[in-house]
Amino acid sequence: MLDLSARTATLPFMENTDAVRLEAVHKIYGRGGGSVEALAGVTIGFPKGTMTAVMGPSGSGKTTFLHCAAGLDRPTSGSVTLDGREITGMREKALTRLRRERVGFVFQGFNLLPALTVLQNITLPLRLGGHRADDALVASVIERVGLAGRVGHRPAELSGGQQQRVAIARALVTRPAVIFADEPTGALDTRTALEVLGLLREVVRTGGQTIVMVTHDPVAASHADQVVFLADGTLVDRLDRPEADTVAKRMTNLGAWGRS
Ligand SMILES: Nc1ncnc2c1ncn2[C@@H]1O[C@H](COP(=O)(O)OP(=O)(O)OP(=O)(O)O)[C@@H](O)[C@H]1O
Repeated sequence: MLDLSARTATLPFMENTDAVRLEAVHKIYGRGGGSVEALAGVTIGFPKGTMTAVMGPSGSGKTTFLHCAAGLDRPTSGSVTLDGREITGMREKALTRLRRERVGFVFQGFNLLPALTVLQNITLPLRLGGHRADDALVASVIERVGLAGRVGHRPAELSGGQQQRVAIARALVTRPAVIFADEPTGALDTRTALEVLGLLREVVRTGGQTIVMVTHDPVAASHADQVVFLADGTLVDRLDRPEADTVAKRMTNLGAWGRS
């Protein structure tokens, strides 16, 4: 197991082990007096084959961070390296292709297409990328997320947990280097959330994928190898091998749920 505690963001010889790396990333929305600095100089690397939870109070910059790291939004300054490629200066077309082929996304609201079957939803990224679906790979992904008996169903015929499994399968089908998850368990009950977190953990363990997950939930965060905490657009803290209680205390200290 990779010892995250022995690693610092500044060790240059470790950089090639990072699936994603942000260097001095600033993001400013708007101009002049009404501008908001959502990210105020963030430097961090996410080592390959690890799962990281990103936490912080509302408005601390988590979504902005995820969007900049995933190439969905461009930083105002600083650089982002994704799967070994510097993406901040990349043209839109190349960036779209990199995202489609090397990045998977899992969202709170599942974001499945209601008119498509489970199988069609899962294979959509391949078809959008102009690739023929590799039947054996698709079958193994479906098996892995436990949806073998459901491939002909539409999303509305599935439970929330099953819909999130479809979204995870869709994220896995291109064999991405990194999966970005935004509150992946936010719409699920506790038991289903634990199943989905177990599945994400398994993806990291067996597939070597890297997961970066924004969450408000200390229990969800405790499934990660590390938790990083954002406050006012800055990384302020980090926990390795986090436990839910410790995560909850740090969040309270950051004022996330008000002080008692
Ligand atoms: N498109 C935008 N235009 C202007 N300001 C924005 C925009 N998006 C976000 N912000 C501001 O940037 C800051 C960070 O927002 P962000 O959504 O990244 O925070 P967050 O930690 O994800 O919040 P939450 O937990 O409430 O979703 C906030 O002050 C927010 O109001």
